[in-house]
Amino acid sequence: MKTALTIAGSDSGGGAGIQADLKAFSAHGVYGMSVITAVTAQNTVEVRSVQDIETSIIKDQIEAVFDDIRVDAVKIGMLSSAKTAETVAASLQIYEPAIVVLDPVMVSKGGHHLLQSDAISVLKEKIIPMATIITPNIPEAEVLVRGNIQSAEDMMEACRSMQSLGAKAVLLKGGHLNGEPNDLLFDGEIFTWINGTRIHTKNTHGTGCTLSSAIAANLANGASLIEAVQEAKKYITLAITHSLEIGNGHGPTHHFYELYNNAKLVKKLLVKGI
Ligand SMILES: Nc1ncnc2c1ncn2[C@@H]1O[C@H](COP(=O)(O)OP(=O)(O)OP(=O)(O)O)[C@@H](O)[C@H]1O
Ligand SMILES: Cc1ncc(COP(=O)(O)O)c(N)n1
Repeated sequence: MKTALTIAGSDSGGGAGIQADLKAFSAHGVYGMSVITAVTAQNTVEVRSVQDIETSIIKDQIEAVFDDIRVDAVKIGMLSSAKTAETVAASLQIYEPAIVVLDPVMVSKGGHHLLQSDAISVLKEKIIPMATIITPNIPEAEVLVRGNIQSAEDMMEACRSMQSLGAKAVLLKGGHLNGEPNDLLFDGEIFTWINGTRIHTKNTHGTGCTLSSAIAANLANGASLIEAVQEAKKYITLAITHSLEIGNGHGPTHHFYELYNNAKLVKKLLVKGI
């Protein structure tokens, strides 16, 4: 069985962060592990408080996993502070994981800052250069490139600029722009649009976490970059389509294990002519 490690924050409400990541890994048949960077007291409405985990324990968690278990892919989410980002960068440099999917989480759906502003430079200088792929949404990309992104051309320019920070590839998510949620993949040479259809629901808590974890799981399972992203887009679309009316705010997406795995099984059987 392939494995994936998420390095991210805990969401007590279960819709985003570590909890979403582990659900997505399981749904893809990947064994999930976690390094918790921060604990958030959060529900579908708001983030009430955040406690950063001590950096020594973050380092210990990373070492405990890597010293014992093969890690096929790493997904990084909420890093919270500059010192946490520094610690994660230093620890990962020792193990040099082959696949690193970075979701540069900055602000929650409810508007709570999940990354302190002095951590941005650490993200840019130390974490992004380790990444196989980074998956910013539009506001996150605007912070990383210090510019406005409104059009398809702006998205292409921003991808180029973020890729030059050292990531192998960039998936710029278009969900925050008007119109269809079309994402743009840039691998340093080729641009590929990963088109979507907007689902009209307020229940999109944890969509970014889920998409990046699905990409990590697909890469761990041996998919190429483009296959991993295309399959993850199908997965998140399904998860939003079946999102849950839980809580009073932005409800979580549904990790539709049965439907997703059955769909894959049906496809396999069809290919085999059974
Ligand atoms: N209403 C929607 N319908 C269909 N797809 C959507 C919708 N909203 C977002 N998406 C898609 O979901 C994926 C996650 O993108 P999104 O922009 O929501 O990430 P995010 O803002 O980082 O998420 P979060 O911060 O909630 O974790 C992208 O592929 C995006 O295009
Ligand atoms: C621990 C944690 N990580 C990431 C997010 C982003 O998700 P969203 O933008 O849907 O609130 C979050 N809210 N909490």
